[in-house]
Amino acid sequence: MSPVPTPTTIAPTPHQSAVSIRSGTVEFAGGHRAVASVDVDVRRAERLAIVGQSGCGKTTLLRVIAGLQGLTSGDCHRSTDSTSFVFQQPALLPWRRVLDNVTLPLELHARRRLAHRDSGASPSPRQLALAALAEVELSNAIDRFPHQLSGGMKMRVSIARALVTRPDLLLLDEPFAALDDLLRTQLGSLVTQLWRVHQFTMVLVTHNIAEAIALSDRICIMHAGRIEAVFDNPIASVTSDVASDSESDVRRTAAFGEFYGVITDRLRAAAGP
Ligand SMILES: Nc1ncnc2c1ncn2[C@@H]1O[C@H](COP(=O)(O)OP(=O)(O)OP(=O)(O)O)[C@@H](O)[C@H]1O
Repeated sequence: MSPVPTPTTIAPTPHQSAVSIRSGTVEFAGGHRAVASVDVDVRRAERLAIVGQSGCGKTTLLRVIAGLQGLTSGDCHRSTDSTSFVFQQPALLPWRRVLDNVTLPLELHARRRLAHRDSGASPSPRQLALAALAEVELSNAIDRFPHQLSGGMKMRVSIARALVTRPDLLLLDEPFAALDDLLRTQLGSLVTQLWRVHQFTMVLVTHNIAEAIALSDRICIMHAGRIEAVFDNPIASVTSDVASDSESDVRRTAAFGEFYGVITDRLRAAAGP
């Protein structure tokens, strides 16, 4: 007799979405609805930015997308379980050198990797980590400990650690909020460069509208747990194709300013008088 099929956590998704949420609601103790009947699709290989006032539910929605937060009601389908997170705090292990911080997820996923890869020819965790660190331009710092790094370097390690497993889905929660403007722009350009190469699906939560415009294909505006509006980013093709040194020029263009106005007006309207 053949075995009875068991349900998996990964269901087929409509429209080839990486993540699809229908009527998604998250209610915390006391009845507070952090996410209220949300419908959203995150398309494969797109960059979706989520903006909105503090407390409107952005992080909770991101955690739902990641599979870290269950829904009280509604459905969430994810086409992959290969997900990495980048937080505002790089959260590096202080007793591990840079290289060993980046090999860590591979060590944790070793069993799964062994099950999926061909024997013999696959690169070692050290080789994968070295490649990831080269991509974030930290090849010369692999033997340092976290306390020997600047804030920007720590964030680069955090990005390398997130991407070393080659995730399908990269989730970023205010990743650069603690950094100065110049560093923030440089790291944003680095993420764009990595996205161009690896074509992961990306969801970015940020309070910074300019950053949302510079790093997204679509912008989702949240208010009080709801999605108020989703805008296609009219200058995504420009921002996704510029080197970091010319990004400040793009930010000064009329098209950038115009879209910035559209998003801020909509945020103001959502917040009310
Ligand atoms: N585990 C929890 N238990 C109870 N309430 C929570 C929990 N997590 C979040 N909340 C509440 O849900 C609401 C949405 O929180 P969330 O962190 O998603 O908002 P946010 O938009 O990301 O805010 P911020 O921009 O300040 O980070 C807030 O009112 C918050 O206090």
